[in-house]
Amino acid sequence: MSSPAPIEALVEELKAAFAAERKRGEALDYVSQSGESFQRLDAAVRGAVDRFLVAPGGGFAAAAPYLNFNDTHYTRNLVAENEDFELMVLCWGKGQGSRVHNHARSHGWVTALAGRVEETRYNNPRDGLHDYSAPTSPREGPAPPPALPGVLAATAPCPELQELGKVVGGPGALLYINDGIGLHAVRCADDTNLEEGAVTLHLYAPPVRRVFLYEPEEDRVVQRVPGLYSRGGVRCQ
Ligand SMILES: N[C@@H](CS(=O)O)C(=O)O
Repeated sequence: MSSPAPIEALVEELKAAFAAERKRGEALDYVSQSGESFQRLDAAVRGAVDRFLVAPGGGFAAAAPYLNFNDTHYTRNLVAENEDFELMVLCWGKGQGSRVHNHARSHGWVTALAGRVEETRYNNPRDGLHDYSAPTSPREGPAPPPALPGVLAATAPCPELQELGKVVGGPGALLYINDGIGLHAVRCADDTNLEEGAVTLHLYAPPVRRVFLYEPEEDRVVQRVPGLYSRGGVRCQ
């Protein structure tokens, strides 16, 4: 019997790691999961990603079906999902980046597959506010939302954000974030060494269904359902 493709092997390893924690009765999100359970899961994720990166045909080579660059924005390309996690490949053109955002109750692991990306972290004004309808301040009120797919609502003002730090990384550097750690924005690094820009692999657990996008320049915060550019290698309509 032939062995599974590296990306399939990665998905199977992840499924097993999450199933093992579920079997122990653990809630699999950063808010409810015990510290011990998270440490086991984090080690399992890091091990599985490391094996994927060095496997013959793994890493960037395995991302070929999910490589979609767009002229105006970065793209989100779903590899696999279930109720515990979603795994996706993001393609960042030069100069492209995400807005400052949160990750709801999810754990977020990010590693570069090719090129280099820059991550900037900020404080989370909603730290501890897991209720999406809870205001961050008495001044908060509805604001006109932007006309973009998936937008649910917007509020103003945009809370003041403090930059906590910046890192730049290439293949092999694995980042982890959750809403307790802070918000972040990611962009293709100016010194990237991939002609097209950069390609990253993201694991969110559980899948992120709703995010806050912080827009200081518009003085608003937008709530949005994250969209997909492709799913299983097939372009979404
Ligand atoms: N969380 C972002 C990518 S990044 O900026 O980490 C997304 O999934 O679109």
